[in-house]
Amino acid sequence: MSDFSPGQRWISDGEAELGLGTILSCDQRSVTVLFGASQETRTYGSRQAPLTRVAFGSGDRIQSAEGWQLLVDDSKEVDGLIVYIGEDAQGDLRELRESELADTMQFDQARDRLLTGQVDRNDWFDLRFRTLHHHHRIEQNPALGLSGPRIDLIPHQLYIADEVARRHSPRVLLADEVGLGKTIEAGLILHRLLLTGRAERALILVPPSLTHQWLVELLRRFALDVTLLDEQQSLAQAEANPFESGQLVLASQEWLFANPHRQAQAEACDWDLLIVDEAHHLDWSADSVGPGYACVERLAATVPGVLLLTATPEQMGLESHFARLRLLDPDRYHCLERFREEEQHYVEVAQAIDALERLPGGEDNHSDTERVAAIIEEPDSLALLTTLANPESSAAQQDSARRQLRDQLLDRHGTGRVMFRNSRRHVGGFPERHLHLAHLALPSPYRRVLRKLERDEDYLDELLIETGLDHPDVLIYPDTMYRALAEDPLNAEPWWQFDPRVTWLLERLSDEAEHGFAGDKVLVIAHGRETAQGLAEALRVLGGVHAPVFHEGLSLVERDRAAAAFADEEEGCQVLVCSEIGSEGRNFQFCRHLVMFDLPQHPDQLEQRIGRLDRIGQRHAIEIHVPLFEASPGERLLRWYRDGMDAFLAPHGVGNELFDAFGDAMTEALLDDESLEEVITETRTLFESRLTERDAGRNRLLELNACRPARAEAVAGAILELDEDKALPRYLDQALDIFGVDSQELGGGLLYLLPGQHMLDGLPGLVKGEEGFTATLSRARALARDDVQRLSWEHPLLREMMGRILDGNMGNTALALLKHPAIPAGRLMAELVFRTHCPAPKRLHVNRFLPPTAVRVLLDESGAVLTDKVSFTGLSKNLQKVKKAMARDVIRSRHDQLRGLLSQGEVEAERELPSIVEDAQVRMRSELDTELARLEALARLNPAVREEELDAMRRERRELDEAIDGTRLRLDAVRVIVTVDQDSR
Ligand SMILES: Nc1ncnc2c1ncn2[C@@H]1O[C@H](COP(=O)(O)OP(=O)(O)OP(=O)(O)O)[C@@H](O)[C@H]1O
Repeated sequence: MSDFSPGQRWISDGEAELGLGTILSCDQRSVTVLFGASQETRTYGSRQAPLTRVAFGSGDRIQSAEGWQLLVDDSKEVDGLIVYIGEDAQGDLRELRESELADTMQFDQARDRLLTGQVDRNDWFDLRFRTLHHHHRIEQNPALGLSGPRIDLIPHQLYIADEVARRHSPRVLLADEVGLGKTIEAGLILHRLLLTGRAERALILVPPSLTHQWLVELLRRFALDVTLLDEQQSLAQAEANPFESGQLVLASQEWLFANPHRQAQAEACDWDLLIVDEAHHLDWSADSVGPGYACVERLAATVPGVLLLTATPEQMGLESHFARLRLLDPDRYHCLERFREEEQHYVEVAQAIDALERLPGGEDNHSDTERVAAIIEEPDSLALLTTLANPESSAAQQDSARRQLRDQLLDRHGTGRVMFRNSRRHVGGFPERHLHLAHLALPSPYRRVLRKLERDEDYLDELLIETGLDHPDVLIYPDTMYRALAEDPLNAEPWWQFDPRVTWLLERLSDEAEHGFAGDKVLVIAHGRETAQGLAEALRVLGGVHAPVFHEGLSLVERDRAAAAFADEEEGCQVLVCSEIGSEGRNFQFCRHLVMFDLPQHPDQLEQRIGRLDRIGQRHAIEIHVPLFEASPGERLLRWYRDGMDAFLAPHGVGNELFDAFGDAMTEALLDDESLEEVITETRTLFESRLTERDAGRNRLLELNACRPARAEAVAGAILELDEDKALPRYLDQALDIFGVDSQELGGGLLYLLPGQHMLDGLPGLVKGEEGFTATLSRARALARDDVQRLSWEHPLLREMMGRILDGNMGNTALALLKHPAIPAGRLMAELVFRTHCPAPKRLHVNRFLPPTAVRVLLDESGAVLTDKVSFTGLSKNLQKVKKAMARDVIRSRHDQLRGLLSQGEVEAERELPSIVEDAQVRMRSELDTELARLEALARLNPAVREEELDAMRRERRELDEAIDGTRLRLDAVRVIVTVDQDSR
């Protein structure tokens, strides 16, 4: 390399990111180069300087340091420097000396990199092509966003996630019964929206006792890294808006709802999705609006997507339930009376759907046909009914008509679009529940007060004043009453010293007991915090049993520690004692014994308690134990629950109505058996009639709508296809190798991934010098082991590697050798890979119709097109790598030839573009037009379809149309192939 001259432009082979360098000085021994863009100077030995001369040719567009551009036509050499000749943007003929080229000229593009001699490894090129191919495939897969999470494939969850996440700005109430997986559904929806670019920022508001559990679920199951925000974290942000500190922010409702300043900060952010767990706490009535409701109402007014989660939507009353639906869709839910009125018709709709199953059903199908015809109006539905009712139609025609009609009826009537509620009854496969009662004698300190209450009507008022307690707390929770009367000298002893429920529990806990828990885990729930604390103390003092306590007085960390101590399978505690806050949201399905140390006051709360154990993942029957004092208010309350509404058997969803109708009467009857019997009888009557009505009408409709098995099955099928994708392990191997991640087989389908010595920085979960992680490709294995990550196309490591390849220039140039008996040595081929670019806002998720698509063109040096004759794989496996220095020499010597092939390749690739664009348009139109037609038909009958939803879809279709139309092809990567003799090495 003796031909350096000051002013010449070269780039560094090893540090191309330094940009275009200028030779400052050179002599026999060294050469000094200034890289102006990065303000770096380097001196190299002139004999082996790792530099490549930059020389442009005809057709290249270059930029001057003054900012003007030149389209190169020709060049000449003057005093050792190249002078480019060509036209500027105005069409004027100009000259540009190489020393006057802009330092900032980029050499990222394949063409520039190749022509400036920057060649990557051959296997990088290979990986780049494969990445494009797989990315193209996966982006169009209907399971995108649902296949990565570490979950069991449960149909009702997949259906909901698929149905909701495909909507423009979904606003729904996820109201499955307790423990059926609302958190999982919300996580799936969020995950899919994030992966498809439809959401980038989400705010998740949950009760304080559930923050950690959400954090862990989102990380463990969805690999989503969430920022947990509290006051301390917020203060640490000083002046900055703390809600801007992460893309996904999780916060406690209690904290936010009590803090107007933080609410204003949260409202000031741009969120795409708001998730509110245990949303029944957002209470509203005509006279008073709870602070939680008010806060969420303000947020929901500007955040486009809203998911409200509750298992007991009516726990705070029908008014509150209606108000929450209104949060989701104020236009649809503006009148409570109308809402009530609509519900009356659900029975007929449900009956019509059932009638479909019987049709055509022989000669006597008239009434069933009438039943359906009475509901439907639209011509498309009527035509389907005619096909279905016609005994002459083929079985296939009937099946298809039945399915479509069913979907139309479900879509067009009822609350289905806003509310999803699955129940155990139709999901099936849930454990039985067994109720065990322990009848205990009232201890004298309680009996004294209760008997006096029964004798003396006025005493209750006195007692309420004396204790400051509420009615009926004072009656149902005798230990609370006892503590409130602490002034009484007879009440000096701690309550747990004499309360027989404590002794009973201790006996059951000891292994010897006849009906003991035999070492099994036991969750104990008591209504009040002080009861829970006292009970834990009693277990320790009287029985030497260490039971962590979980109550509202503890910090979040302390609560999580208590729950974790209980959950630990090997070394964990046998018992956890919770106050009522432990009865919501928590996952305790690893335990099958529930002790209700006392009873809650609302049937929905009772269901929430049982729901801690009766959840997905529970493998045993649920044993519910209730210690009762004979002839006490607590025992009467139990009878109301058990005999009035079968509350211990299974969730029934009418608890709130019964509470509204008879809650007061039941409270009044807590001291009187006779009136209690009446209340129970009346409750039972209403219970049964409501159940029949609901099962026939609203519940039936909700159930039918909450999961459409055919859709769920299709989604599960698409997920399984990705799970079993044979290409994934092959791709993974290659990518890990190239990114420098070591992988060790651990046996049993497990891999240990760890940073290699030369690992590229910034890969998620892997830091040089630190430990790696265990992973598996198998869903089942990942589900069985919490400490094992599941590798899928959606895993952050895979996505990062693929993203880096696609967004950067890694592997976009290569040179390889080919030995082929039929081709003489020294021949050149160019393998060009073009990629479609379709600039569009991320929210359009244009990739589902037109993901970056590769167009491969293979040319030999004479310009003959070999693309169809020689496949990528066929060629690739016969190629050999070559030293970089040699590759650069080849490129330098074949510059002009390569330029010609690059230009010809462009023309060849352009021929493919129209059909790619057309295919994408057809796919987009067929999907969106069908969806739009469905929505328009729906909107005519079901006001739950918002006009803005329709407008948004029309706009989306238009924008997609334009975006796809504007698709261009760009050269993404190029590999030069040189043939060599058979015997050359
Ligand atoms: N598809 C699934 N695969 C594996 N585990 C699941 C799945 N769905 C739910 N679970 C587990 O079942 C339990 C209940 O799920 P989740 O917490 O989502 O229910 P929920 O409906 O939100 O309950 P709650 O009404 O009590 O708030 C959790 O431990 C969850 O991790």
